[in-house]
Amino acid sequence: MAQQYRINEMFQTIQGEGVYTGVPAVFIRLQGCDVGCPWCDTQHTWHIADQDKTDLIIITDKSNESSRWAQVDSCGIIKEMQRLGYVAKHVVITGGEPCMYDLRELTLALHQQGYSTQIETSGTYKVQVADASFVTVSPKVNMKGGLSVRKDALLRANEIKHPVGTAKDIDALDALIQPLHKQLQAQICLQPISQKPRATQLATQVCIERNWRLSIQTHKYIGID
Ligand SMILES: C[S@@+](CC[C@H](N)C(=O)[O-])C[C@H]1O[C@@H](n2cnc3c(N)ncnc32)[C@H](O)[C@@H]1O
Ligand SMILES: Nc1nc2[nH]cc(C(=O)O)c2c(=O)[nH]1
Ligand code: SF4
Ligand SMILES: [Mg+2]
Repeated sequence: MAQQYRINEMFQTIQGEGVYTGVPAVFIRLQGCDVGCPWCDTQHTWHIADQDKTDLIIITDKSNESSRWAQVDSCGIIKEMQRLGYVAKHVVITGGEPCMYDLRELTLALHQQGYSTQIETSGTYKVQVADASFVTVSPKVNMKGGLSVRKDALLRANEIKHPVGTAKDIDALDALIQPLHKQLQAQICLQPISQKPRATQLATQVCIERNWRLSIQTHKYIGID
């Protein structure tokens, strides 16, 4: 049987974060996450409840956030993207935690159709994607779910987009990357948590000092999804 994916949302927008900021993209948001970040902005994707299962057309029609999801394979996803007439050629697979799923079938099928793909992951699960996928790891340290960031995920990352609230978050990032610094290929970005002014100020200052990139959630400033 083809690999099945639980889809919480699918929509066309502008990538608001990281090195692809400004690029038009189709977002595929998968259901399920047990990492438990207290400040997570997509908590409606955490739980997978049978009673929330619905049809894909209901999911792609919905305009409000909900915990509903539809189970689809990669062919069904691509057919729905074509039916909706999406024009973006970049596809961002996020969640929830998308690496709870084996994403190889989906990413390879999208590449075959001429799309580029990007994965947004916490780095707490094995990253199973096509070689050509761009992987954004946003490390989650000491969260409620008790999961650890995997070394193999950090080494696969093309971008490490670290959430920053206070100076402790910079220390946690240093502890993660310093042992790997010779092997890492990723661009490091700092992303202020929840647009907090102090977090934004800290992230900006550290990016200047360290020659890192600042990632602000631009979609939230302009009021788009
Ligand atoms: C909602 S998560 C989903 C993908 C994956 N679970 C992860 O954490 O990377 C997508 C991105 O949003 C970031 N994020 C979530 N809530 C945020 C918040 N309140 N402020 C800033 N970034 C946030 C995450 O760190 C991650 O980079
Ligand atoms: N516009 C926009 N850009 C994003 N980049 C990462 C997002 C995510 O939730 O993974 C996101 C999102 O939700 N919206
Ligand atoms: S890992 Fe991602 S989806 Fe899961 S709780 Fe943290 S920010 Fe939210
Ligand atoms: Mg988001």
